[in-house]
Amino acid sequence: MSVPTIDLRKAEEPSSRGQSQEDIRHALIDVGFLYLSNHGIDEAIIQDLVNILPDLFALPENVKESVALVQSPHFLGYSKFGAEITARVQDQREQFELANDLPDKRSLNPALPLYTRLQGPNQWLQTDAVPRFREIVESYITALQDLALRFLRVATEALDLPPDSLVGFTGPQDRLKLVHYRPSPDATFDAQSQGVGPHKDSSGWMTFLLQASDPTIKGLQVLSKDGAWLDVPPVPGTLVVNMGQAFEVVTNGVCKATTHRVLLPPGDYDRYSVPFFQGVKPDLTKQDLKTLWEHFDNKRWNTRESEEGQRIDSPFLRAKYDTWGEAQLRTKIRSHRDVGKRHYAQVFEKYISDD
Ligand SMILES: O=C(O)CCC(=O)C(=O)O
Ligand SMILES: [Fe+2]
Repeated sequence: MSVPTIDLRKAEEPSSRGQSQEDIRHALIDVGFLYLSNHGIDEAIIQDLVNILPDLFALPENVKESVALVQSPHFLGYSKFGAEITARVQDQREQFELANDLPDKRSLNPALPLYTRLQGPNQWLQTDAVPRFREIVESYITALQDLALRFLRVATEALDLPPDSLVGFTGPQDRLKLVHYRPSPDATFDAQSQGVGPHKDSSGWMTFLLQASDPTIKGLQVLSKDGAWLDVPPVPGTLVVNMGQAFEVVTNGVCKATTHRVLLPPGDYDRYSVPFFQGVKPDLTKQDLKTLWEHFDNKRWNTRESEEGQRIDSPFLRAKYDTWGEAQLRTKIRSHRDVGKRHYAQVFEKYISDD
């Protein structure tokens, strides 16, 4: 099985929409990943972002650490090389997490649910070493917000729903990561190093990934429904789209969140990538989704998933939490325990020990 390519322009055009919808449905239900071509994002917006990544990550460690993630109750900031662990193995990457800037409403109004505190402003680097950094990131986020909504409409329609059925559940904060990978020096072809371990994206509806390195630099892989790992190499002019856990929830398990990983072949090279996670309304409850679940139950579409994929934690589905926001806060605290301890001491133990 290969990863399909969806031409967004064709998918939006009345004359070609029917065939595109079939292809999108196949991509979402049977594969989990697709390449999106003809997405219409201004080439300069993408190129500006791609061009600054090597300079950004080459900044001295103390400059990057000046915006460390641990300082932010909103989980926005820099995580140094090797700070993350996925599936019990250390990831060989460093990253900046950013979002569309929002005020920290929870600090002004403590009556709001605690998970509201996930939303807030970015930490911006106080250096001119990467010219126009903020402007470039903000332009890219704005372009991706627009694209994500366009694609969500097309995908919703491909699943036989009115195109705007899910739009009201999006926002208000979409997240962007700037990621830098380097294989560990002792990697071999038999033991490649883990860029990021097998996971399902927890932060949003759909993820739009820009593989921001030369097409010869591979690494991204998707877990097929039969349990085989397939390469998803960079294809110039496309973004890779996959589904996050909210999409699995809203479709009642018909469109499984995509299990994926990055494995780094040995060598002396850098890999850069930029995933954008389309935000989910934090007060979304399972109750809000009941009518949609009936729609999907009646469809009898394929809901197969490999065993390895089924083993990945999906707390919102497992009925534990009423709101998406609370499930999201738990996930964030569990993956960044230093942030959890510093900013969420009142719930830290509860979320860490509730498997
Ligand atoms: O770097 C990539 O290609 C994928 C990154 C990813 O899956 C993630 O950060 O969630
Ligand atoms: Fe991911």
